[in-house]
Amino acid sequence: MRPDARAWFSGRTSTVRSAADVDVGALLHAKRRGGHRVSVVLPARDEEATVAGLVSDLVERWVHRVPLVDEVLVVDSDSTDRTAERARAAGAEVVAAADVLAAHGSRPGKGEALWKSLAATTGDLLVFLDADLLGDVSHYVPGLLAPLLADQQVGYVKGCYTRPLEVGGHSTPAGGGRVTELTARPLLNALWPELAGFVQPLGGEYAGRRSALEQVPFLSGYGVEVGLLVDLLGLLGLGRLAQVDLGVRRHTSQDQEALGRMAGQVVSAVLSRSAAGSAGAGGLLTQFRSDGGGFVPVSTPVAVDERPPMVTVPEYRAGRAGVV
Ligand SMILES: O=c1ccn([C@@H]2O[C@H](COP(=O)(O)OP(=O)(O)O)[C@@H](O)[C@H]2O)c(=O)[nH]1
Ligand SMILES: O=C(O)[C@@H](COP(=O)(O)O)O[C@H]1O[C@H](CO)[C@@H](O)[C@H](O)[C@H]1O
Repeated sequence: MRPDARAWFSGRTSTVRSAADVDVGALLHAKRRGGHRVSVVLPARDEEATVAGLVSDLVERWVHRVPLVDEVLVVDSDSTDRTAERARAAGAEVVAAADVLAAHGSRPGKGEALWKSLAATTGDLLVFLDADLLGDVSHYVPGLLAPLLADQQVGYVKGCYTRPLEVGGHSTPAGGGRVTELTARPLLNALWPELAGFVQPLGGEYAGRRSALEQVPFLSGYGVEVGLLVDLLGLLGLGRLAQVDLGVRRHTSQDQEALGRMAGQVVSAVLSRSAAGSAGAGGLLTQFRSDGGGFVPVSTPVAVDERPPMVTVPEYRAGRAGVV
């Protein structure tokens, strides 16, 4: 690791691996002293199996029992199951991504849901959690908020963790984060070595100041995390980024073909931010399925599609944004 990345890794990595590591009094004091309002956002597409447990635990612990969180929003990202119904019953506010800033249309993808969440929330501090997390993650929100509440200079915090791999009901203690290890990390180390200290650059759990998040574009699909990391590096500088070791992260994993498409979006995102640029890039990923009688090509668009910084949206600036 380069000296700047190593210094960052040593100086800007904190640890909150369980509720025992959370200093609730200090967090509440810092929140009150700073006059902060906290929004937690869960982007969710077809997460009926997990979203309600996550939301009910979050609401009970960090809204009702300890007033650390002011708003819990599930952004329903074109779900076809009972995600919205179950999230609402568990105590979350729920909006359909398509309903937010409807005049700007609706695009598929996780990043689209996250971009629209900026217009559907009111907190100056935002925390993002995937809606397919498994196990006890109740310390994630305070862990992610702590660096922001402790240091006004910190603008963005990524969670990091070990990542068991659970595919088809079989679990191994490591091996998760396949796109991270096989695509994102090698690319980031090659193109932005100052980011080499981030343990989980693609992790879906992170927090930031609205004043920063509203200044950068949001890639519409799975390129959103790598896009935010590179763009916020440019906006804030490495010294204003941080990470927190949250212990272990378990989630429902996708199959290799799906992760291949995710990797394609991550590569497109990286190319769009690198000097190589994406000019001439086909923007199409062709994978192959074997049907026993030969190979069947399956092509998927992975070209970059992004939304502009939210501050450029007139309805947002006028304060009229939200569900229309
Ligand atoms: O079009 C999409 C795709 C994903 N997601 C959500 O984004 C999070 C991460 O997505 P996924 O679980 O598919 O990625 P993985 O964790 O497998 O990398 C989950 O809460 C998904 O429900 C979303 O809101 N819209
Ligand atoms: O980190 C990764 O390699 C991928 C896939 O993780 P797994 O191999 O399914 O554990 O998961 C992340 O990547 C996505 C793209 O950035 C994020 O949107 C997900 O939240 C995150 O789980």
